[in-house]
Amino acid sequence: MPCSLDGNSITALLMRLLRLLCLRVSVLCALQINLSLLVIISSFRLLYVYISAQLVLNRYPTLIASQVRNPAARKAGLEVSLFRRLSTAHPHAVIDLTHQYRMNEDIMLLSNRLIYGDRLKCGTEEVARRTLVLPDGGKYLRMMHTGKQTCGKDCWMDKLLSESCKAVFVDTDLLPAQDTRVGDLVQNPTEASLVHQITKTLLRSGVTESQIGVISLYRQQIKLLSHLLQDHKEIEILTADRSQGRDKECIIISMVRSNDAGQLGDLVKDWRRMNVSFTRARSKLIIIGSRKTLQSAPLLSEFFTLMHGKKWILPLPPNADKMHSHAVQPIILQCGRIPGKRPAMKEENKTIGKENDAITRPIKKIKKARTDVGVLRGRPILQDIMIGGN
Ligand SMILES: Nc1ncnc2c1ncn2[C@@H]1O[C@H](COP(=O)(O)OP(=O)(O)OP(=O)(O)O)[C@@H](O)[C@H]1O
Repeated sequence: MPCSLDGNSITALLMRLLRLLCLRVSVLCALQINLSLLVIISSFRLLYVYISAQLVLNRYPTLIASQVRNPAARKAGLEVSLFRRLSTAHPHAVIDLTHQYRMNEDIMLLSNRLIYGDRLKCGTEEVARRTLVLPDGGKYLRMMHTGKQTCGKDCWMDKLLSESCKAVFVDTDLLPAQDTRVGDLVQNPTEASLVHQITKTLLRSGVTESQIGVISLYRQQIKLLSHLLQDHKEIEILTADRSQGRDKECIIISMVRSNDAGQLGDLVKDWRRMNVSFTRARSKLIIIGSRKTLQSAPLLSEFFTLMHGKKWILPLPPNADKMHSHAVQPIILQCGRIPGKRPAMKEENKTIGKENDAITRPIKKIKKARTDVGVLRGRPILQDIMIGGN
């Protein structure tokens, strides 16, 4: 992300000298423990911290600010960081670092247009072209659709997981996907189920758990998602605040808010949180939500104009959540294994199968003959014949 610091070269030189001095004195200290030296070191370090603090105060004016919970402190203006105040008062002393090495150019475009005024650039061509390639080459997707007529020719899951789809809004407006309440908390079970199905399909296509991150602004939705994905401990399921500083190859965001009254709440309107959520993915960003409900927020209305212009909105058909529900069922291997990382045996597989496996078949229970009773008792050869015959 662009970050800013004072470019004054004299001060920078002074800092460098101080740092060197601190290092020298630290080495001396390691050799010869001396109380007076320690005092000198502490003084230098304090001076260094003091000068640094004046130069690099808050590198992230466009990310989530520290929360000031005390209402009086908030009212007194403590929520506005010192950096924000200084950079507003002295714009000439601020330099933007514009190169980023995380997002491909499609994902970067979102925050670039919405927040950074097109100043961001991809650090390298490789970063710009980054894409999520399914390790099995789409084999699982093809197999998943064999004999299934429900999706039709243009299956939404195929489109979503294609390499060219790098930033996408998955629109649930045609589905019964309303948000619901648990006490004061908001959740969206249909969105959670869609996230579950997409995640499973990614995993069965060979994407690893550690490459996937799921974000929601709502704690109750995080709880729901954590329950559905409980067998995949390496998938990080995070609030926007917790996702700050993290990145993943593929990020799935569940926006949750979907209702006829157009109620949004404050979280969705918080552009810093939205910016953080939109900038966590390296190769693929999937945002799931209700366009009708969300587009009333000013930042998101711009977002939808951009996504629409780019043809990056994927409207789900009315029964989309039922089309791939089999993707979340356990399956077992009968024929060849699909290439890609083989996940560890998980709770859901204990009964019958393994991830990445092909065709479901009933499990035949093997009955073990009792060889320790009746005429078989004490006749090992007869016992062997009986066991072999099972
Ligand atoms: N010079 C570089 N070359 C290659 N990759 C880089 C370089 N600098 C940073 N990255 C990668 O870019 C990503 C973002 O870097 P970093 O975490 O430093 O950014 P940030 O500004 O702290 O981001 P944020 O605060 O938004 O999480 C990381 O995945 C990091 O590995």
